[in-house]
Amino acid sequence: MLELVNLSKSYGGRAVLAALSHRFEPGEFVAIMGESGVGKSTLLNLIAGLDAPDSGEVRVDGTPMSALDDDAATRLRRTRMGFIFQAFHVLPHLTLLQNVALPLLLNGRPDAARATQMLDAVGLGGRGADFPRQLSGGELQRVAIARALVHRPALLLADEPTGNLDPDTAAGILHLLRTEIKASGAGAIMVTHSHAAAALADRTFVLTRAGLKLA
Ligand SMILES: Nc1ncnc2c1ncn2[C@@H]1O[C@H](COP(=O)(O)OP(=O)(O)OP(=O)(O)O)[C@@H](O)[C@H]1O
Repeated sequence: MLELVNLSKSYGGRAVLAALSHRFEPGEFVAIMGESGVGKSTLLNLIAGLDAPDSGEVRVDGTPMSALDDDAATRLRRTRMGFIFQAFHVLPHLTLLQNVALPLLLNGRPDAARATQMLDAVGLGGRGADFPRQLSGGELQRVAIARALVHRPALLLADEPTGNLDPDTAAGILHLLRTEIKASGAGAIMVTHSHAAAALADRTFVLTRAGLKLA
């Protein structure tokens, strides 16, 4: 479903990604590891359409993202993708339940029971009426995970999804993540420095200057 074709990206004249090509298998849970600064988050941002490549393209279901206008790209992201990014903070003026329910609402499929189920699944059952300011960093991360999965996206993009969590909670959350994507047949791309996290993926790739290589 997801294909990278000759993707290049430079910052300030310095090449971060150079003619990167890769095809992700549908329904595959992939971990991407690699040295700090090699371009893992940059790659995820390009896939998510949060940043544009200098050249090359990201194809989703055969369609180049660059061929979509803003509305169509937003619709594709909203319906087909889920995001767990450090920068995608939960919305402070919404309750936890409202935050988790938001993707369903935006997709015209409000479902409070499903949102409640996801909050329960990340260990925050009973706290749906709380506001984000009442939560720890790790708890907020769990809200972000529930929100990313609630609408059963076809593709989950996750940047260090368990970075703020203690090892036991991280393991529980990663199992949940795996269970959810496998139950819905979704693919997932997870950037991580954690070997324990990568061990839960179907395959692990290492990003180097030469591209994505199987670990
Ligand atoms: N918006 C930006 N402007 C300028 N340089 C950037 C920008 N985003 C990333 N970079 C640079 O691109 C390189 C790759 O950054 P990126 O965050 O993708 O690395 P990473 O592999 O995710 O690193 P880490 O494992 O430390 O999170 C870094 O040298 C970074 O400084």
